[in-house]
Amino acid sequence: MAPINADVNGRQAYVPVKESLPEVETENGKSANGYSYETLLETANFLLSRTSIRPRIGVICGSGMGSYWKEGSLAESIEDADCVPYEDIPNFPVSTVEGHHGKLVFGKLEGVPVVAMQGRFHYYEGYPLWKCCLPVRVMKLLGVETLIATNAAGGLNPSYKIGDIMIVRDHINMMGFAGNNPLHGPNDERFGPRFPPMNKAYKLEYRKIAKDVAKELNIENIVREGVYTCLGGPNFETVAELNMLKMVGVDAVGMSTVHEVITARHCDMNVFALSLITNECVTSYDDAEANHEEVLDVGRMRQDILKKFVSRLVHRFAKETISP
Ligand SMILES: O=P(O)(O)O[C@H]1O[C@H](CO)[C@@H](O)[C@H]1O
Ligand code: HPA
Repeated sequence: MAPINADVNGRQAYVPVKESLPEVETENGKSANGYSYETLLETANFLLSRTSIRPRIGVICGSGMGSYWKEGSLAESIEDADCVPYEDIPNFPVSTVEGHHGKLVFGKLEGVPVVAMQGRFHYYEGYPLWKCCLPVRVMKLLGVETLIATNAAGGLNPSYKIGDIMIVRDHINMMGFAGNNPLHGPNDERFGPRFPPMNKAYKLEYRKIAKDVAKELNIENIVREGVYTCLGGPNFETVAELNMLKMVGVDAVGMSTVHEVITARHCDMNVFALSLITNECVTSYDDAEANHEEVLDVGRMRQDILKKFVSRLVHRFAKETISP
């Protein structure tokens, strides 16, 4: 098998800068934060052997972007596609959420080589956070420079409407407050530093481009910018929890993305994220209850717009911000 740092299609894939740290043993004899760098290199090498696409942008398709259905989804519109089901990928988790498709799709969007995750991994499925984020590190090893993470979220900001698209400006890592972080455990400097900064997690230039693209597509009236938070799920929030989150400045609530973004920034990927507002957060005891079917219905309703939006973003990000 070709080594990962071979010059592939004239482009240098990711080159490790340091030797491996010794594995730190925990009480039960397993590495504390999951798979080693070398193990993930094996996964990346396997994937490189399954496709000639050398992706520069990675897209995580959330519940509002066709992780539950195929027809018309973003992943389906990828050209020259090579699909690899998660269960075929060494060391990869498999999606346990009913209806999730669970595959990596390599191909081209607006001429740009991409890899899309159709179906992500959630903490509530039983995976530790490092495992939910394992695909992000694999993307890095494949040569991906930019991550676009999409999610479905409840709108907490009272001015948001169902079907709005929120550009994520920042996040609050609620699970991190309780010490649960994908970077918890020994750090391997070949991925990134022990103490990564997070104040520029969501690239300003990308957020500006996204607002430009919203104007071009004439959807600026439904595009917002705000703060996302992730809770562990799987239950939707109580009224008291939502009132608390509102007070601390959260605009949209979900159960994903934050840990993926932390992992991507740790290994110095550029990050853009968006939330499709699929429901209003229920901040009164009299209102109807939140439900997953509504989340999926709104995703389907908005999929054409989201597809156009994300495809244009891929094109602009590649043209304006990624090395040739
Ligand atoms: O964040 P994504 O995967 O888009 O999905 C969101 O929608 C689901 C709840 O309806 C949860 O999985 C939540 O995280
Ligand atoms: O209201 C919500 N809360 C948490 N996660 C979600 N994902 C979609 N909607 C929601």
